[in-house]
Amino acid sequence: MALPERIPVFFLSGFLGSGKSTLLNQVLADPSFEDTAVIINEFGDVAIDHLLVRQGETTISQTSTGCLCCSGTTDIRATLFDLHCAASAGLAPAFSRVIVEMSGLGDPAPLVNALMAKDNDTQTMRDRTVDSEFYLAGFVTLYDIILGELSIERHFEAMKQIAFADRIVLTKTDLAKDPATLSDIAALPQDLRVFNATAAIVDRAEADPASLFAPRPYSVIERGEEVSGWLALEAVLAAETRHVHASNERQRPARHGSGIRSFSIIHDTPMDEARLSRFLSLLQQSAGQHLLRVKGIVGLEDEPECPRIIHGVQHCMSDPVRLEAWPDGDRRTRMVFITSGIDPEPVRDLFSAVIAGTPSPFGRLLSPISATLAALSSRLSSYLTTLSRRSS
Ligand SMILES: Nc1nc2c(ncn2[C@@H]2O[C@H](COP(=O)(O)OP(=O)(O)OP(=O)(O)O)[C@@H](O)[C@H]2O)c(=O)[nH]1
Repeated sequence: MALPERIPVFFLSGFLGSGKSTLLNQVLADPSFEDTAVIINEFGDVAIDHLLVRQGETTISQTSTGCLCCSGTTDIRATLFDLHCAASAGLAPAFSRVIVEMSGLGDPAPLVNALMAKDNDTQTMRDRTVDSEFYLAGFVTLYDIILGELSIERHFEAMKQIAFADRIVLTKTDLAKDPATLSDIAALPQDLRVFNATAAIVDRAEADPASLFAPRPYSVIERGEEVSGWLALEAVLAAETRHVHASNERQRPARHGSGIRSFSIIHDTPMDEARLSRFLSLLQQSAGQHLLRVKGIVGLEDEPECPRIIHGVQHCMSDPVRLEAWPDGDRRTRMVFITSGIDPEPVRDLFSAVIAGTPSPFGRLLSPISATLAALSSRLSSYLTTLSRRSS
């Protein structure tokens, strides 16, 4: 089938921490992807991902932080329009493809709906430009073989991301070393067929970026009846949002479970490395499965010029990665947490007690410091127990 003479747009999705930025970096390192514009969307109030994706000649657009799927169809179209205008005016490099890295919690339906051709009569000039310049050319979803099953069980978005894909990439296969897990991996493509009968499924170790992001017409019909149903629903929701609540952001449908929170900790001065790992390990122990994702860039006392990147995905915490230099002028530690059912306060209290040594409400009553930490950690656990009792 002949492809449109327009710029192909690819969605790169996958649940929190499944490896989207890692794959994107691999793709952008390939010289044939030099003329790629990247749009990064994060679920959170402090953006980190753009610091972790190679810059080079690539035009990287961040969407306003906040989830694209929650902001209606307009944000992605506005970002594409801005990219087009900047390149046409010579203010940004010309590009021949766009990759949109979705938030790990992103619901694909509104984004795919946003790139479906619209009724010309109701369109603004911006919408007409987007439709005449861009088309949806592929939907790549990453599936973390360690945590993917649990994510699909607990989060509807994770299942939808698989269902919308026309390419599924199995990530972290290198972590599955024992023979039992290896046989599980062999069965995975079959298990994923329950959610997606037709997508090509490849191991990340063997995935070829050129073929993952080769333009093709993205077919909704091939994705199955459920996907068509979600898109039909989305079209109704989008029309309703446009017509009835055009000026009222709060009326937009809530996409994520009410317990999903994102918050950040920003710290001005370099930290003691041992204290940082103590904080992260106490947080993991007490928050458990409620800590969906933590990532950040942190400054350390021993080597303030060389920050570390930290990554935690549910119960898996990776070793910090050392950078040779800060990627931007901001040398503050910035950490983002995405949680299910945890408020920021107990996490911030724990951080203050471990890192900054700031007396917390508990710290004033308890000493020595180890008792304070134990109390904060147990406060976080009991808070979560109360929450889960309340919700059951
Ligand atoms: N061993 C292994 N680790 C991986 C692989 N892919 C990603 N990681 C690690 O998983 C962690 C999360 O990777 P990211 O690429 O940041 O994941 P992401 O999907 O972009 O994360 P969010 O944007 O927060 O949803 C990092 O510590 C990566 O180094 C893989 O194939 N194998």
